[in-house]
Amino acid sequence: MTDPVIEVQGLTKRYGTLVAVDGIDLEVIRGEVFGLLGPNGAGKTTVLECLEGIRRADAGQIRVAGCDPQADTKTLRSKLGVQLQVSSLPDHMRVREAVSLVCAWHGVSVRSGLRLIQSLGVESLMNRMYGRLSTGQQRRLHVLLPLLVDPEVLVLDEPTAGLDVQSRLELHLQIRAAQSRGVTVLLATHDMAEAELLCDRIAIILHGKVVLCGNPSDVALAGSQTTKVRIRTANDSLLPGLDLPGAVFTGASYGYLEWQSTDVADTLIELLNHVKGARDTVEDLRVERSSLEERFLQVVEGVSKP
Ligand SMILES: Nc1ncnc2c1ncn2[C@@H]1O[C@H](COP(=O)(O)OP(=O)(O)OP(=O)(O)O)[C@@H](O)[C@H]1O
Repeated sequence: MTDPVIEVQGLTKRYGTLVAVDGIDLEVIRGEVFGLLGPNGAGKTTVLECLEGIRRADAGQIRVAGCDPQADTKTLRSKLGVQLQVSSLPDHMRVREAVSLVCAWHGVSVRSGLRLIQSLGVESLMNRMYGRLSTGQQRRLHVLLPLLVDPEVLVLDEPTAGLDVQSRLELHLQIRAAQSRGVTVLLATHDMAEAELLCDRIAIILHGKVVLCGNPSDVALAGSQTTKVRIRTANDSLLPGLDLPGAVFTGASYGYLEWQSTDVADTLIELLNHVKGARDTVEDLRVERSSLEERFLQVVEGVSKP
């Protein structure tokens, strides 16, 4: 690995007797989109807040773009863009004024900020008052404002929560565009599909510890020995529970029969021979490895040890 932009070693944060973050190590490489996943209360926001300098860690070392978030606050401010999990602006502030405020805070010229925001697709909202924006529009604004300063590192806490499908896709494009400009992105999300699509690497956090880390598809497949085979035929000629080589029948639903297979080729050959022998036709056939969501649930529910 080369050029880490975020380096975290042994990060620990307690709230009273509760250990919210328990000795986390993380490394985010320049230019990657890195996702933090975990159930509610796992410690994701606390990690992000320590990186942003909003919270002081009880132990551990943190470097963000070469800065110690507690000691180098001014330098970090010019390098870091942040979208907090809960953000708000005064109801009567216009979007244009919010843009000016963020530019002034970061020492960026308002003209260049306005130019950038036009390219981010919210120019139609510029004269609207914050309090009159829909929840989704407010959320989009809070993700786009930190992009105004073209930060070296962008930290997003559940950026697409509550957004409709189109807004979510648009934001994904903005995040990808930021990445292609060289911005390193660290985001917390509950959306597994988003993590699979958007993130180069992810870490699953559980009870304040990183329990799995890697490329989303590697994480999804880790520990999974089987492949799901699902089939639906026109005449329902296949019998539920049919014995297939290398496979265990796992159920029937919505016209589909499903097996977990450890030898997909043998299972499929036999399955299709059955269909042909009964002069039936295949309406749908799906061969699926374990999804990130399935793997996440296994880890979180302790079904399989990480
Ligand atoms: N200011 C605080 N004071 C006391 N406890 C806190 C505080 N902030 C968070 N916690 C606790 O620390 C733990 C981690 O919280 P955190 O918000 O970091 O989790 P999270 O993974 O971001 O959760 P979510 O997905 O629900 O946002 C939780 O048990 C939470 O109740």
